[in-house]
Amino acid sequence: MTKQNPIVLIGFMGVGKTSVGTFLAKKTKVNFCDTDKMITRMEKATPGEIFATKGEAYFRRQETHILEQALKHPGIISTGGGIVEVKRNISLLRKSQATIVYIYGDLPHIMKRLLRNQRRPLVEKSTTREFYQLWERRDQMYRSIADVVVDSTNKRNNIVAAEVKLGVALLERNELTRKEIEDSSRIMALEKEIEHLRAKKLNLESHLINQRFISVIKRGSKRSR
Ligand SMILES: Nc1ncnc2c1ncn2[C@@H]1O[C@H](COP(=O)(O)OP(=O)(O)OP(=O)(O)O)[C@@H](O)[C@H]1O
Ligand SMILES: O=C(O)C1=C[C@@H](O)[C@@H](O)[C@H](O)C1
Ligand SMILES: [Mg+2]
Repeated sequence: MTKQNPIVLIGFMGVGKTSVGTFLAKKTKVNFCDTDKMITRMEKATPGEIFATKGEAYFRRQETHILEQALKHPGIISTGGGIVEVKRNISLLRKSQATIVYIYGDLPHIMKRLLRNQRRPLVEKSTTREFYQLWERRDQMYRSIADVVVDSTNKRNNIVAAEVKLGVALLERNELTRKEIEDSSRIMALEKEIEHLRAKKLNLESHLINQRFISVIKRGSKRSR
């Protein structure tokens, strides 16, 4: 990981950009900037509150300004999920020397995290269908500007952070292509999925065995009465 060029984390809201960025910056001892947190500090209000009081357009202007400043310094930059909604942000990112990492997450996993944890403006005002369409549209946009794609599905933040770091290094050294890095990350996500499914299967089987066992004991005890 070159310390001179920033790494920019992009991806859908709730996928873990802030968590992964914080973790990786600490681990690699580089500067960390989170566009949502910077706006929150400047405005003394959360993105949700700014959306409600000053509107989305105002929020997006602040976001562009912060991105522009952040790209001038080395370190890790976590962006808001809507960073790709503004053309100027896309051209800033494309023109910059930064390595852009798309942290991919599939929608069911993202929804689980969002519903468990936080209130975000675009979640509250959308239907499930609209939310899915937003995710699908943005997925294409994130991919169109990403240098590296990491699949975060079913993975802990330390693993995602390690994959970000490795992916950037492998790309810089021309050891793997973007496609190969993405496929390797996807394979690891699928392996995790298989592990989860195996655990679920074992659980169901032991439940079934227990149930059978209990009913056999019950039958046995009735007969012996
Ligand atoms: N790998 C993970 N597994 C499970 N939960 C996670 C993981 N990473 C983050 N979370 C949880 O999901 C929520 C969203 O994470 P985070 O705020 O880092 O997302 P984000 O991508 O920065 O979202 P936004 O685009 O809205 O800023 C948090 O509450 C966090 O604790
Ligand atoms: O997906 C989005 O458009 C947003 C994501 C958050 O990170 C915040 O930047 C804000 O809530 C908007
Ligand atoms: Mg964030």
